[in-house]
Amino acid sequence: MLRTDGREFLLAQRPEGKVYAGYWEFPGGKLEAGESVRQALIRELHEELGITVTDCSPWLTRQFTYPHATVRLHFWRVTAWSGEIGITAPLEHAAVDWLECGKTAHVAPILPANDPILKALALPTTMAITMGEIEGVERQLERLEEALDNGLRLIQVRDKGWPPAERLWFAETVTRIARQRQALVLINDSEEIARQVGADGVHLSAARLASCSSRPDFAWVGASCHSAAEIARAGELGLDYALLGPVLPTATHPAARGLGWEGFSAAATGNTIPVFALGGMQASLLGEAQQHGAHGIAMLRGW
Ligand SMILES: Nc1nc2c([nH]c(=O)n2[C@H]2C[C@H](O)[C@@H](COP(=O)(O)OP(=O)(O)OP(=O)(O)O)O2)c(=O)[nH]1
Repeated sequence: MLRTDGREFLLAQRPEGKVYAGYWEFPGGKLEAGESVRQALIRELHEELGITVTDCSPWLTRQFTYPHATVRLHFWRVTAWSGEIGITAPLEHAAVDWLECGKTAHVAPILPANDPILKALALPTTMAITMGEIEGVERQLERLEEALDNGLRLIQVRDKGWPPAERLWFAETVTRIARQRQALVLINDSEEIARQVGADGVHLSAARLASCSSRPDFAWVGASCHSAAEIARAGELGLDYALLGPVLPTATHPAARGLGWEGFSAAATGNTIPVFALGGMQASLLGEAQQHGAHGIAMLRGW
């Protein structure tokens, strides 16, 4: 459950008498026979917290083995509900609390299966991909400053065609201005540049993902994918996110047939890592992307 534009999320504490008593978890519970995940979510949050969910979307799926059981966890994002949150079923929770996404939790311990989910909550939902090569450096930096002022918090520096010195200078400049606003910067395909400029991580091309045998050593690592198989590969390597596209026709590839939302949803469903929709995106499509299982949207032009 998310509030304040997705900046805070709710955790609940497991009560005495349950396995993992005292541990904090996302409110929820087990599916009953014949129920969809959406139905179970709505029922559980009503039973446990006394609220009626009015807006929710699928997000991440994770299988985890505890000593007592192997669980398949479906994490959904709940962004709107009616009613006041309360502990209506004391046998389900001892306490509830709101936490800030991306900050060290002020409650402990949290169920161990949830660690990657907490990291995914720190990942902004809109990614800007640079295109200084096309737009020109000055205009691009001017737009980036503007977007950062308007809340942009995730940038992928692409611009692979420039000579090395120019690429390095641009990556360094973007990283510096992003730092001032606590925005994350990932460098496309160059671990060397990412290290040199002190970026937060690297973004791997699909080709690099295919040849990569282990996760590069950065705080954040993502990859470009075109299929469910490639997303699965990114998950196996322990990457933090995948971009999947093109979803809609784009100015860069106007003739390419996109996946469409159905194709996107089919490939992104059941994913263990956050997936961004790429191709023909603009800010107004974020909600639609999330309804189809996206973590967020990535854009070359629309940011
Ligand atoms: N609700 C919830 N469960 C989680 C999270 N993370 C996680 O590993 N789990 C595990 C713990 C439980 O084994 C299972 C959820 O089942 P549950 O809370 O309905 O039931 P339970 O195992 O505590 O036992 P019971 O209510 O059936 O008696 O999933 C989480 O964030 N929220």
